[in-house]
Amino acid sequence: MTLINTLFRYSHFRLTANRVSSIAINNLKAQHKSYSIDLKKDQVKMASEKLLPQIFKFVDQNVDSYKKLLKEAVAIPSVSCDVTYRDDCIRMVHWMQDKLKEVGATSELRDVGFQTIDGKEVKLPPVLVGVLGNDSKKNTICIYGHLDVQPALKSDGWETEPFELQERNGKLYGRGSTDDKGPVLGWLHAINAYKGVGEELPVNLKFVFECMEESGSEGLDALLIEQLKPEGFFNTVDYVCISDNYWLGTTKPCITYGLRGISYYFLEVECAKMDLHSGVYGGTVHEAMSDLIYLMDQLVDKDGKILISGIYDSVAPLTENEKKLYTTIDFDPEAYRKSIGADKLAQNGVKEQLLMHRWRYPSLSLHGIEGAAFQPGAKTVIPGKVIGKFSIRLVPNQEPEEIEQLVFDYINKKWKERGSPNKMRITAQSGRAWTENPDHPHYQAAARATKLIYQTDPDMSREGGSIPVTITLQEASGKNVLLLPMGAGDDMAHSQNEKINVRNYIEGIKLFAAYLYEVGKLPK
Ligand SMILES: NCC(=O)N[C@@H](Cc1c[nH]cn1)C(=O)O
Ligand SMILES: [Zn+2]
Ligand SMILES: [Zn+2]
Repeated sequence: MTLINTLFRYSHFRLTANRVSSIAINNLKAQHKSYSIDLKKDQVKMASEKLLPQIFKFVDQNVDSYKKLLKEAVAIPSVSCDVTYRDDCIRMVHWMQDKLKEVGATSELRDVGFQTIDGKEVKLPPVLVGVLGNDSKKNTICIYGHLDVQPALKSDGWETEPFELQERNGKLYGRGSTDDKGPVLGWLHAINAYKGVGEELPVNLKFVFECMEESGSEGLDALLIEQLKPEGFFNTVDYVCISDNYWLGTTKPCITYGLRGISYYFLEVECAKMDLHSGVYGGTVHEAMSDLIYLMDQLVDKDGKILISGIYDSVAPLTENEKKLYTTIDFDPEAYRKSIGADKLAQNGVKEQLLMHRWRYPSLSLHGIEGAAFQPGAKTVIPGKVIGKFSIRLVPNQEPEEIEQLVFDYINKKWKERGSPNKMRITAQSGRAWTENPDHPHYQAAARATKLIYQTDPDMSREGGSIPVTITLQEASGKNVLLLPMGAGDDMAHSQNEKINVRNYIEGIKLFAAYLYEVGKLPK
């Protein structure tokens, strides 16, 4: 058996040409003109109390153009996990570069090398890095976002075409609407709104937009580690902000200070060099699918307890202080249960336990089987080779290398017990969990901005999902990293009928503008 431990680290990249940028987003030009006509060069800075209301008004006046731009972005099927969409991923990055240019940012495309798929080298989409403003008196925020999406087919159960943004009942449906094209465009619109009211940005911005996040951010770690060094592109960064997660529920805003990591496994079993007619060959071969189902059934019990020996050993112990945090979080298990259409939740539906099992304990999910006859109809083959896919969400103190070894050892042991003559192989890709200090002034600034928009204090939340690059940004920059979600907890990212509420999109743009303003006020 071959064990390939493919951690998210790739080192091939080179610099590409600098692209100089200009004016604002095309479809907002008309509004810009009407604002800029009245502006004088020596105009005094708009009083701060007046600035944000002006910006909010500008945002409300431009809702249609924000929807239009999101429709354009969603129409590019930038699915990163399927190489047949690789050109669309590259097109998506170029599209975004044009948009950055239109808001006045300078940007570059960075080559991050190749990805190996089935022994073949496939070019990775370039990473887009950009800069807007270079005033040494202002704080600099690094904004990260991703332009790739999960796969989606209408036949998966979507009500409308996934790559055609559709508005229904105040919701914008489409793949990537909330994860992560809506939030990424939100930053552009917030910047544009400052320009629209003729006001300077209160901060400098550095951007990093990638198109491989949903596939482990291949190539990005090496680039960021290099560029966060003293002589690197991101050397001036004071704060890092990412909008790529969701509120916990549907009404209360959140600011997020933790993510689980992920360890993703491909478990392959091969019994024949091709698929076989089950009537002709059934009873004469040791079937790969039976072996795979056997192995996959050894991983987790019906209550979600992971059966891999030693997997819980390194999980950070729960302190009394942490325990108390879960009691004050606004989370309604019954509404959550109903929103996903489940008959009964795990953890007996107890709020605190549910939150802990989403945020601070590992979970193991079985995702699917490649090579299985999953299409409708009574196909009667014995698949020759099947690849089972499962992942473990990692939590603080669980190191990917340690977890991968435990999984490999456990699968090997179970394979031996099975005594199958077939070929088995397991490979993994992993990224660590991340947590941040939510008492930092950066979080307080984001909380003030949130309260201004939503008239309520946000919950400080953690998130069960993973954004592999977050910990790299934190460790390589040494700066405070904050997650500022735009979408609601029922947006169904990765699922059928992904959406973003018009309200979240529009108020989110205002939130981003207010956040830039608040961080602009933090001492340099
Ligand atoms: N919005 C973040 C997100 O959805 N991240 C993915 C990352 C991923 C996918 N495959 C491997 N990593 C997630 O599933 O959490
Ligand atoms: Zn995302
Ligand atoms: Zn995602």
